[in-house]
Amino acid sequence: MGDFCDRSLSLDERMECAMRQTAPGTALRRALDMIIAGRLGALICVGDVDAVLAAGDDGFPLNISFTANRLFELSKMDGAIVIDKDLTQIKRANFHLNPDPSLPTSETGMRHRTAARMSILTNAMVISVSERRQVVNVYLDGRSFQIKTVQEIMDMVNQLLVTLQSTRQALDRNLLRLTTLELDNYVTLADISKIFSYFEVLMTAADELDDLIDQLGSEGRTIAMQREQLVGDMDDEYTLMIRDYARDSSEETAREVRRQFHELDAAQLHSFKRVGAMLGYEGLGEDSIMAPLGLRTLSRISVVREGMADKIVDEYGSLQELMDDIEDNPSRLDDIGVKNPGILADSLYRMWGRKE
Ligand SMILES: Nc1ncnc2c1ncn2[C@@H]1O[C@H](COP(=O)(O)OP(=O)(O)OP(=O)(O)O)[C@@H](O)[C@H]1O
Repeated sequence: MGDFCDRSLSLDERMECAMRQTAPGTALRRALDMIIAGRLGALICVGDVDAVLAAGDDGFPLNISFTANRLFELSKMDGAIVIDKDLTQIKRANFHLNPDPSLPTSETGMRHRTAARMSILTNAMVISVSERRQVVNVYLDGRSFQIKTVQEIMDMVNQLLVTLQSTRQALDRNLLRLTTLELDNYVTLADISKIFSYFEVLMTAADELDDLIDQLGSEGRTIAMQREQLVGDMDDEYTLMIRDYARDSSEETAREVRRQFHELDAAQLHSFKRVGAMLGYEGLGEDSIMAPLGLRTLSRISVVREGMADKIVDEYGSLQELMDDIEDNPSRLDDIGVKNPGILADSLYRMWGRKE
């Protein structure tokens, strides 16, 4: 019998898999909620059945199909319950586990120490429900996470949604202003640094929300939709904005700059020097003028199809060059395949506030 959540996965991926398998909406989670509500305890091993059975003795061989009710009923007995990796069969109950006592664990209480040790000794996902504390811990390879109630998760979700909403509003306001500044050729390092820090707050909150959505299982669908509305298009905007301002505008460099920004704390993100250096420029001050390529602004215009913004930028070199040339020489856009150069020019002027 195999291990729980493919052994070829990294431990982080296996932990995520365990989170999904114990999320609200699953039969396993229903059983755990019933055990807590019944003020019972439990020690449950899921997967790597042969290794689990080799690490203990006694108990009742059952080989009955798995249901939440059966698992709940069996938890009234002492000892561990052994389940196959696909959660289809309960193999044994009232099973006494004897993992090597020298395996390291910082847990207290025999149930939890045994759970931690069994997860090191085998590839099973081991779950302990504490009778005294009414908490559920899930162990994989000696590492564990505590299952939160839906209410606890929702409290955290609501806080994050407030952060996402207010950050998104601030970001929208600042991006609108940035577009005008870009068309005026008046963007400073301070302007873009501020916007990068908003992007980072948004993306960090979105990552935290993703973890919670996984923990919510089937109850997380509407939250996932709200997340998409608040963050979805901002992921591309962020990358385009870095490409607009980095000395090297390639997508690989943009990914690398994003990775580096993500590692900075809030104070470091407010250091203009540092942000300038990460974009590939030394010795810039907060008032240094930054000339954008225009990829982000051009991509917002409906007549600029996928891939066309890159072509325009390759042709003109910068947004400013395009603005300088567009009125005198509209056929140049035609030549590189822009279908409606007039509409493109109008859209840019409207964004600039120079035309009604
Ligand atoms: N080695 C083991 N094998 C199987 N079951 C065990 C083992 N150790 C503990 N248990 C189960 O855990 C129950 C509680 O044990 P104990 O009070 O020592 O642990 P605990 O960690 O303090 O648990 P709790 O937090 O639930 O009070 C036991 O009655 C038994 O059902």
